[in-house]
Amino acid sequence: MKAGYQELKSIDPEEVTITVPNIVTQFAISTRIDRSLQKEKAENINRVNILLLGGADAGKSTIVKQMRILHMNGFSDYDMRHFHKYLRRNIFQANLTFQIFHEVALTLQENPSEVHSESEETLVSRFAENNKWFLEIGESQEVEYLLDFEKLKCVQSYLEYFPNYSSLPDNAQYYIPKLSSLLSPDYVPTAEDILHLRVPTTAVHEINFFFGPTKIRVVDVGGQRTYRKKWIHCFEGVSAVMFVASMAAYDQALEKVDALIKPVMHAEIFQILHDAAHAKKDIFSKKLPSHPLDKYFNGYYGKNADDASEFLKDYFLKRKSSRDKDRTIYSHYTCATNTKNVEFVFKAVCDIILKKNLAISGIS
Ligand SMILES: Nc1nc2c(ncn2[C@@H]2O[C@H](COP(=O)(O)OP(=O)(O)OP(=O)(O)O)[C@@H](O)[C@H]2O)c(=O)[nH]1
Ligand SMILES: [Mg+2]
Repeated sequence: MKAGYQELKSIDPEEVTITVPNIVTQFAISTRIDRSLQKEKAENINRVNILLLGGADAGKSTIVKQMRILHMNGFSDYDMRHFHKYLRRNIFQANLTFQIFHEVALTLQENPSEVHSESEETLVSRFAENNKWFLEIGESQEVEYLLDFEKLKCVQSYLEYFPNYSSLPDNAQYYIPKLSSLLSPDYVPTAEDILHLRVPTTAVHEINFFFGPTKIRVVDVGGQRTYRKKWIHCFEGVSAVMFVASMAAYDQALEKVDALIKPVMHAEIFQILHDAAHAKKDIFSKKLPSHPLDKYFNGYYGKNADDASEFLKDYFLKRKSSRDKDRTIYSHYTCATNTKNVEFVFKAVCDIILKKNLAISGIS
């Protein structure tokens, strides 16, 4: 810095000649700048950058997978192999399936009238034990035990009767009936299997694609508490922040419901919210008959699934600060594993953003 100043000082001003472009060149430069600004403006009108935020397990990455199915030719062979590895892990990881069956067995033991034969009883008591025996057997035997247990009549009717028993992971209902095919080593997963796969996001991921003439960028982040600190680095150039909340989590302990919406209780996040996607509406409506909403929320007096959905949406929007009360946050009920439904919601979100882009550019 100092050396540069010394150098400048040593220049004789008499010797400096500044070339001023003639009027024609100046005009050409100015036109070029104007054109490039206009081009940039036109490109910005057709550009949509969506940032997905939300608690863990809410459905953000599932929406991204749907974008790949809808707009990026789905999954490559490489992706499929990658997902297959995770699929087997999803079933075996931390003995997840054992844990699910363990819970089922414990409940069946509390309701012995559901268990009809001696062979059923033997397997139920086996699964009701802790997992020590299960950890000591090989994978092929594990598979045999799991399939035998899943086939039991009492287990099947239990799973049907409690389609979404709170302690089961949300994808259990999808995977358990398909267990025998999924566990076969040469099974090739389908796009639907992959949509139901649970792989927590641990880094910031983005996808870029064209939706007609519109250039779309979707950024997906991890929703677990430790990853929320990284959200702040993702806001640049974002046209819309979509908050994804799981409707299916309503019957978890109230603290957990609050944990799901806690991130938006930070005023900064709510102020930039554009959309709220209330995901897992399929699980939500299936759960309601056996887990009525009024058991979990004071002040709910609705009668059906529509009333209950409205109530949850309002519960979420109540977090808006008074400063923010006149700003619209667009709400969408979604089933993130349903491609058609996500397509519909995504189109609605893009339409709104594109209209806003036009308004900002002053063209509309
Ligand atoms: N039935 C059903 N399952 C859903 C829905 N949305 C997501 N899931 C399932 O819920 C699980 C979690 O979904 P993810 O998309 O991984 O959740 P996430 O918000 O990305 O979670 P993090 O990466 O941990 O922040 C997966 O097993 C999905 O298949 C839905 O609307 N309906
Ligand atoms: Mg994710």
